[in-house]
Amino acid sequence: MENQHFLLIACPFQGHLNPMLQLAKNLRQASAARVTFATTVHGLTQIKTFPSLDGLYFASSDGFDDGIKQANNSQDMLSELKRAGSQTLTELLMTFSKNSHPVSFLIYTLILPWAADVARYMSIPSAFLYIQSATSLALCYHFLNRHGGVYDLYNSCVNNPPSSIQAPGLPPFETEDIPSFLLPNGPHSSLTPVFQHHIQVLEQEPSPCVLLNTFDCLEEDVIAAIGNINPIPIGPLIPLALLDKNHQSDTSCGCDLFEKSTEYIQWLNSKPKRSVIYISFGSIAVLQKNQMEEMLLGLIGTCRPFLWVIRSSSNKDTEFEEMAREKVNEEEGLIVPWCSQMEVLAHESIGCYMMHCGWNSTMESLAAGIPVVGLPQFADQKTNAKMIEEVWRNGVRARVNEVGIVEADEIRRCLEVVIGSGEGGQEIRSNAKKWRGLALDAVKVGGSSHNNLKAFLENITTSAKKINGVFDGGAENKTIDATKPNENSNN
Ligand SMILES: O=c1ccn([C@@H]2O[C@H](COP(=O)(O)OP(=O)(O)O[C@H]3O[C@H](CO)[C@@H](O)[C@H](O)[C@H]3O)[C@@H](O)[C@H]2O)c(=O)[nH]1
Repeated sequence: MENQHFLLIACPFQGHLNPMLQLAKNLRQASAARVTFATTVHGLTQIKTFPSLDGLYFASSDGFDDGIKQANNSQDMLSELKRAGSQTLTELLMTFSKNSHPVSFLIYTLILPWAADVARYMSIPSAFLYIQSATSLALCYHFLNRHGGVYDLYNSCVNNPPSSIQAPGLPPFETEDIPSFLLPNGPHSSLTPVFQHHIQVLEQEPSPCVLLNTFDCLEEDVIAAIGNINPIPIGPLIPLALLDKNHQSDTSCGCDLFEKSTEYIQWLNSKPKRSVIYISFGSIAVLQKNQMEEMLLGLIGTCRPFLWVIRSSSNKDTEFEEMAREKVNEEEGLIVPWCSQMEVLAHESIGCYMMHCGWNSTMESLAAGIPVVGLPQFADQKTNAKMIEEVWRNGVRARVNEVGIVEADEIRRCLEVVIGSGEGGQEIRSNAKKWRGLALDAVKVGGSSHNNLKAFLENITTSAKKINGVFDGGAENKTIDATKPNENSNN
């Protein structure tokens, strides 16, 4: 592994950076390889705290480097990201090659399928780190692949879409529980071509490889059913020390794009075991003001302490926050702009987590053994909420009313189930505990995810030996139009 150099590239979103940075640490721990992590120029300036990673950080352009120039719409943003990103990724790879540290393997994540095109053109093998569930990947794959994918069929009957989808290894999915970026005319349909491109580059690869932030026994059937693109579960991508107190080596988790509070651990220390409701909706979702008000009423109605992350990035939130602070005294409910979520979930005072069901938060709650109440918003969140309630059974999903709002009574009912004496709560809490044990088993030495990462690394070494010589300077002798990686691709 000494001669290997991994370049890991991610978009500067919190939910993308965290699992990729953990993978960077795991690769460093599992091998003597050089690992370089890259994100966009502007993204790099937004990171408030980095993990303790003794690798290098590099920046690549997204076309909006000063953070001032804005895209007119998401399509413009994505095409500029592809144009500028392909060009600067090519330059980065060439620079490493000239500096005697040629990149031998590229790992890219969501929204960057063109990175695989650049790598293939430069004869550098690559893998896709899929940072959502295997279930989400399977739905994407069965929807978008060119051989029998259901997207075209679906698209052709957009005014009367099928009410459910049946994908191999999965229970039937109602339309509304499919990731929103797969739905034609849905709110995130501008992302559908990007996911199509992801599937297309995998289909073009002679030996495709998708690393997954999940673990074998959580999504066994569905992983087996997407064998064609070689899915390799290596998760949860969370520091082992936070899952298991016997491992003190590394407790830093991802990075922070938001300023963290400091007072919450002391506040949690003052609360009884398993008494606190933790609430957070990830790094992107902005809830409507009336939804926040219903949540506040529901929380007050439980008469239990709560820790609520309300990001200060939205003015709407600031207005609500002032009102909430007037209604609740800090002993009962603490509102913070950001926290170290994994540290909170690992705290013994936490009894349940009310969340949006983003995949990182879903994995983190499973790994911490904390039962959940899901209020999914968009993207893959409804897919995850369905799996939580119906398959993994470690939580419940709150039901929305006719205008899409979860009312205070429903919030109180759900919280009473997972943290109180509501029906079915015992089973949910014991399932949450079971998944914690299984997640830990997967990542410890000899566990399935640990072994999968080891086998992945061994495979790279073997392949590199077979094609010895390709890594040395292959990139330097070519001139390409990096803005058009598809046209340049070998296939
Ligand atoms: O106060 C906080 C709140 C969150 N987090 C972390 O932020 C990350 C949030 O990630 P995630 O739960 O996946 O939510 P989003 O940031 O909303 O993630 C986006 O990206 C994910 C991966 O593609 C998708 O699954 C989600 O639906 C999408 O909204 C997690 O690691 C949390 O631990 C903190 O550290 N502190």
